[in-house]
Amino acid sequence: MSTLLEVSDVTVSFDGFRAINNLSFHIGPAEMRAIIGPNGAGKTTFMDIVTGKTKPDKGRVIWGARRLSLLGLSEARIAREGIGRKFQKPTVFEDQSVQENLLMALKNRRGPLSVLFYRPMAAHLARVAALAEEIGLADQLQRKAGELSHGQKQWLEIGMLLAQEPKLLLVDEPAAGMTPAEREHTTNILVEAAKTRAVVVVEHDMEFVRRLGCKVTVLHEGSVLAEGSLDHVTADKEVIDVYLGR
Ligand SMILES: Nc1ncnc2c1ncn2[C@@H]1O[C@H](COP(=O)(O)OP(=O)(O)OP(=O)(O)O)[C@@H](O)[C@H]1O
Repeated sequence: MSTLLEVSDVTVSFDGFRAINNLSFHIGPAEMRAIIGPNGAGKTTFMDIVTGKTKPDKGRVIWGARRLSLLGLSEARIAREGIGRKFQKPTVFEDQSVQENLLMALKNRRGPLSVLFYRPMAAHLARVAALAEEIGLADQLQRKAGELSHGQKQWLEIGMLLAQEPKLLLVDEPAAGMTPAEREHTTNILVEAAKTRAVVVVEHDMEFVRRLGCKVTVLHEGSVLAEGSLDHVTADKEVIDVYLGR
């Protein structure tokens, strides 16, 4: 299988403390992956490295078929290469409608000059309608984002990221604060998205991870402790010890 993102032997220290320690990770172009691990395992730092927010002390981060090194690139450039990140807290424009939020995300994709002369065209409205359908907000297009439930805001933000057509989507704890029904819908959105792109989900909720039905990477002390199906990793003695704090 071809590789979209290849992280090799990456180490990051903060004041001498190794938050990431010889970490290697790779993911294919249409793959879902869950990353789990106890608090402080390095999950956020890992995403910070991939998005260019944190520069590693050593190692390689290679992107795409052209095997581009992401290490020298700015966060903005990495985003333009097709890496989108969804933070835990939704950051939608509350005073704008769902449709306006999605349109804004679409026009962001088209660069600063086109934003100046932007008029929504039929094609954009059709794309927004398709995105709204994908995230389950087709009947909410005219509602102000600020009136949506927490779960709906999260879906809107996922939709805004999908509008930019990322090749890799990094999602931080999507299930946090959601009702069971919202979690189920979120699973469906992510599973659908991973059919055409890579999706990496960092999540503490094991039931949510189980429903994603994907390969799981367990991080511990900045390294990969185990990798495989959820059943495989949760049966691993080292993983059990780490989670039980032994
Ligand atoms: N900027 C920083 N300066 C100093 N230490 C840091 C910094 N960022 C992270 N760390 C430390 O690096 C380790 C890994 O942190 P990180 O946030 O990546 O873990 P995590 O797996 O995301 O944890 P959680 O599940 O609690 O979000 C922790 O011990 C953290 O305190």
